Amino acid sequence: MAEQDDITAEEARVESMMAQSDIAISVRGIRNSFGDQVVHDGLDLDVRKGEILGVVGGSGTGKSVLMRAIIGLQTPDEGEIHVFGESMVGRLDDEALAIRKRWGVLFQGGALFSTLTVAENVEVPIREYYPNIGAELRDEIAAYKIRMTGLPAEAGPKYPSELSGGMKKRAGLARALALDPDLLFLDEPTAGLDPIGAAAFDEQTRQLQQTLGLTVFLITHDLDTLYSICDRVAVLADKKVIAVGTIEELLATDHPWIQEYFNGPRGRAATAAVARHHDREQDRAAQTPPDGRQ
Ligand SMILES: Nc1ncnc2c1ncn2[C@@H]1O[C@H](COP(=O)(O)OP(=O)(O)OP(=O)(O)O)[C@@H](O)[C@H]1O
Repeated sequence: MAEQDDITAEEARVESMMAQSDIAISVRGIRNSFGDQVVHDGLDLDVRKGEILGVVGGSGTGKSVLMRAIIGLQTPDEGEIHVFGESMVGRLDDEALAIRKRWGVLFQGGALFSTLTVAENVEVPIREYYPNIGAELRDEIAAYKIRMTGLPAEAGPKYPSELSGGMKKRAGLARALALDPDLLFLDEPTAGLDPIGAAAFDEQTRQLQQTLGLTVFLITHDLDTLYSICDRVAVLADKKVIAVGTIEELLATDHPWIQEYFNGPRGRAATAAVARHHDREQDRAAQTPPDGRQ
């Protein structure tokens, strides 16, 4: 009997380790507050490796504060945060630094340094984390990252004030990709972009995520982004993550905010637009001969 217990315990341990290895970010029991204002209380969330997780919630529910807590810019009052299995809260040692190098962040609005060119902005994290890399290699890496995000090479020597909103976001994305991250944080990447620019940015995010095998934590208010590129969506309300799943799974819950958000007029319009897009894609695939010739 004791032997049976040992086997079961060992199986449980292996199962838990396997489950952990699928998780890029694990947040448990987080509490964040500013004075009397409690933003999060007992918040839990898992982000799976290789997924694009959309994070939604009403204004002020603490989406950005959650992101800032995960990347170490805000110290929670309580709770645990693990990134790639490493505990992160309050850690400044070498192991934590090694994890920090594995993520890139695109803050709201791009957050570019206005006195630096696009290329110099992209080089900031390289200078910070790899000071021994010479100027020539740094320039090459920056040029490569700039091209990767769909910006023309001529954007490199430009200053942020000379760029459109969409170009600024791409420059911020190039900087977030500077260190070849495994994990990408995007805070409202399509806010302020026109619908065509927003769709192009979403497409770029999806392509980069697939080719580079990224895990993406994506805060957004943009229903089109949720429908078109997010694998799962986490909903913040009442100081917690109240639900996480595919949009179909969320629609099956009866939380009023979720129903209002996805089933309100804008949600229905986004569903219809995505369905039309899928139909067009299927028609196109049906008209393409199997050898791929048009
Ligand atoms: N540094 C700070 N000092 C005091 N209060 C803060 C600070 N940062 C955030 N807050 C408060 O925490 C709450 C959550 O802010 P946060 O920016 O995370 O919301 P959000 O969900 O990202 O909102 P939005 O969708 O409008 O961007 C807000 O009430 C905000 O005023």
